[in-house]
Amino acid sequence: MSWLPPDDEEDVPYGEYAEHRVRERPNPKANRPRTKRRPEHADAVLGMVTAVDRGRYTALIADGADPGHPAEHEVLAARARELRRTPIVIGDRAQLVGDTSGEEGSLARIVGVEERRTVLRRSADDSDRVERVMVANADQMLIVVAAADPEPRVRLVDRYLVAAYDAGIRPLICITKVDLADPEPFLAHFAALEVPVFRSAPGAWPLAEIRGALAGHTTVFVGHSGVGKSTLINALVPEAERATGHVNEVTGRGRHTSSSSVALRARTPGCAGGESGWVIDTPGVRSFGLGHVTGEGILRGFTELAEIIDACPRGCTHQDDAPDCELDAAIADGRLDAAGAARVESLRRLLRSGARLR
Ligand SMILES: Nc1nc2c(ncn2[C@@H]2O[C@H](COP(=O)(O)OP(=O)(O)OP(=O)(O)O)[C@@H](O)[C@H]2O)c(=O)[nH]1
Ligand SMILES: [Zn+2]
Repeated sequence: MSWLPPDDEEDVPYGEYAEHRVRERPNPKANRPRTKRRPEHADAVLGMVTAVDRGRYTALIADGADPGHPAEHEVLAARARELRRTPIVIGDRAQLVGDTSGEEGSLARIVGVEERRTVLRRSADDSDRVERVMVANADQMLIVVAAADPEPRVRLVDRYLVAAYDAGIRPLICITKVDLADPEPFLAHFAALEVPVFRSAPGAWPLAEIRGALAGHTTVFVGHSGVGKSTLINALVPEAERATGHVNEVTGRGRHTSSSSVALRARTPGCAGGESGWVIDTPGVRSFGLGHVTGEGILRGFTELAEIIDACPRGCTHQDDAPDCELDAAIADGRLDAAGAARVESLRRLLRSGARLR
């Protein structure tokens, strides 16, 4: 998959692009039809936003599925004035113009953002309906939770699950520090959700399994402070150098410290070229309000119940106390087996945690 814009007039490899146009088309815009989609910036190139830091964006231009492609390079960019009200976040596909060479001291300009496949949002707190976009285009969420130190909390994981289902993002769980406590009683709460679970301990990192799950996806990592998220990311992406430990220090090792958001490429060793995935680490998701979440969003995570729910009375809340909820009928008449009933129980717990927010 290439991030280069579809070019209907020229068919040249990116490396020759600029030179080619200078040589043969001194004024290419003059006879280029203005498209509706990019009326003013038909020559913009696409880059994936991989870091955001005080009004400066790092974007990776060229083929993200093909690490090591000679045309791939990072550029630093500022946003165009007309976009000052448009949030631009990690994972966005940005349209870039100006100096996109990525050379020392160069600064490109973001003039637009491609339509997002998913958005992970947050509100400042649960009563706040004003939502902020935090991450764009993630298709998975890895919820990192410790078996102990800090003590795992069902409610916190439920909140992440609600956010993931609401955004149409597939959740995964990594439980760390299984050397300190048996994680199974805690994990039992989530068994019916059929969320893939990785168990992690020092010296027994499930790196191959996690990399396998990351390959081909963009995965946002979330977790309470101290659960070992940075430790895990450093193991998965050694060049990441995410700051670890309880101290909230500024390491001075550049922008890749715990205090900033980044997208990192997790490669699968032995898999030349192709199989890598994107890891998005953003401190802002450690705790986030869910004031914008709706019940319908949560139901998206339970597609196999959709047909049953279709037969519910109008306005059914699907909760335990909902009169004539078809889910109860389906459990009673055996359409849902024990596993199905457990799924309903999990759904209701998430709906309750969503409902508490409104
Ligand atoms: N016993 C044990 N300790 C771990 C494990 N994983 C991480 N730790 C330790 O837990 C502490 C916190 O780890 P971090 O990786 O900094 O945690 P974090 O989630 O990134 O925390 P913040 O940086 O505050 O967001 C460190 O002292 C790690 O060495 C584990 O599997 N077992
Ligand atoms: Zn119902």
